[in-house]
Amino acid sequence: MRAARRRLRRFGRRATTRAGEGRGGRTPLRLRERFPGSRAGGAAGGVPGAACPGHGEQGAAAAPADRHQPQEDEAACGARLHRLRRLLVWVLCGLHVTRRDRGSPVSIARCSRCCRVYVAVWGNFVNMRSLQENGDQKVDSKIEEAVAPLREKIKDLEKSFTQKYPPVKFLSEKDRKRILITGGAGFVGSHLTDKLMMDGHEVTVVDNFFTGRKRNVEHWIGHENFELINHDVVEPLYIEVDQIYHLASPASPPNYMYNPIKTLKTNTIGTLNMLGLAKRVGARLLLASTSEVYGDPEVHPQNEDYWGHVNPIGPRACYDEGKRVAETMCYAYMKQEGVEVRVARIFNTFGPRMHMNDGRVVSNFILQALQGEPLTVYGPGTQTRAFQYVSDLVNGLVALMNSNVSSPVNLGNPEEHTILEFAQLIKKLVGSGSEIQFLSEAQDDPQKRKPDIRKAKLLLGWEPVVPLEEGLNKAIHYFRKELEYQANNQYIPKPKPARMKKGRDRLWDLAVSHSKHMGTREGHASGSIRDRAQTLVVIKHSACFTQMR
Ligand SMILES: O=c1ccn([C@@H]2O[C@H](COP(=O)(O)OP(=O)(O)O[C@H]3OC[C@@H](O)[C@H](O)[C@H]3O)[C@@H](O)[C@H]2O)c(=O)[nH]1
Repeated sequence: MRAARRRLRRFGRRATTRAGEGRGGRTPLRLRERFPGSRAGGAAGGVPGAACPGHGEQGAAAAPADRHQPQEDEAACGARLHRLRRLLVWVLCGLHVTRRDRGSPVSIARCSRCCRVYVAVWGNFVNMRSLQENGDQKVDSKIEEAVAPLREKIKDLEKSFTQKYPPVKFLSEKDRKRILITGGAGFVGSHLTDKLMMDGHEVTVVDNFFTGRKRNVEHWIGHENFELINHDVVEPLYIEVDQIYHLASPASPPNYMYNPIKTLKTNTIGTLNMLGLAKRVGARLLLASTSEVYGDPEVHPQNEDYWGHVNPIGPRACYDEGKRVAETMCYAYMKQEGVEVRVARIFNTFGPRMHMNDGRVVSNFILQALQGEPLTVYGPGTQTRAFQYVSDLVNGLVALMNSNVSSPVNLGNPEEHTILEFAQLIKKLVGSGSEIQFLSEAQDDPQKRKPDIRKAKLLLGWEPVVPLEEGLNKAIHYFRKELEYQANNQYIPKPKPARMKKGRDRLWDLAVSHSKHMGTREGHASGSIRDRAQTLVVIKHSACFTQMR
């Protein structure tokens, strides 16, 4: 017993834990030395406290020495561990009873034999637990190692599935408009969609996908401000909108000549339907009219007061007269029904998203130059055009829609070139060695065209800003990519012929162009009457033809 006391005194002198220094209590330090991992002083009720083996030495050393300190550590350890330690101390107390000493936590702490037993039993238990925990940690880290790459893969997958949209402005309810764009999946319509979406408006695109493509607007699909409807404007449409950009109509000569009746229906019945919608919901309507209302002009450059020179029964009449009557309808609705209308007379426009089979001169020349084929100039190439880049047009359309100008406005780039000059420029920009091939002149082809844009400048503050070469380089880049894409799929389409040859019937030209469009050999459409009949059967059964009826 004396030896035990001596040992206790030595412990007291050596004890220098920070908790002990801070509080100056000696007994608790001694008890902690004797019961490794225990909290000095024990729990209320005379049971010495013990640090959870899982909490290790730090918990014990930093624990307050006051025996009446709340038992946060025990609580954290869990009731089971606490009971176990109490049981051990209780057993030791029972064993320790001597003649002078009744066996208490303090008395067993002073007894070297009890201390040895306590240390052996509790120490083994602590070791076992820490071994088990180390094992658990090792298994956990192994699992973590195996799972980490999977987690990365899931993140990547989530990223690829999460649709990233181009940045969109936030507009207040007051400024945000519900806008309908008919033909919004087409070449011009899709660029207009981009602008209005990015400006923060709610855009509904209506398209029958005759010349439009879902691909042109796919980057907006799923966006809360965007809606895509597969609908033909020849049928009525009932939606709620504030503004209507009415662009629906084939615009390239081979496309609008493909089915003149359908072109007429789209521009007449389609425009009537959209004006009816505008009247019903009180929306403002902008009609995408055309420089073709001037026909083969006798006034140069063409200003908005010029009435035009159109052959009403020629191959272009379905489009030219269709747009002229569409303008007439707009002003009838404005005067009779009070519908707010805007009319844009759009001159030749080019840029990315033109269809590979569009057939207009820009896409034809670029594709021919890129593929090393002859550039097909119709006639001597002295006819002139002025080409604007699509972003300039889109800015003009939006400016006109939001202006108070209800009379027609020309939108075009006044930089005029002959078609031959244009062919040479494209050859140079592409760096192509293609020849220039002169073919027979197209019927009723306008010989001169150049917009007078003084009205747009004055009333809209608009004028084109993209230089021709810069725009052409962008278009060349786009078509080069398209060719690469198609080459990877083993299919390179040939440009569609863009003219109506004199002396041939419409169905024959249709058959030739369609056989090319369907990727069949050119020879299939030429030669015998039997071949020709077969081609016409193919056309009749194609989805395209059905859609156009
Ligand atoms: O391969 C070709 C294609 C066209 N051309 C010529 O290039 C000129 C422009 O022809 P396009 O087919 O591009 O366009 P067009 O000017 O005839 O009609 C266009 O006018 C304005 C718009 O509203 C329409 O996009 C479209 O009708 C025409 O003189 C045409 O004969 C060629 O010399 N070779």
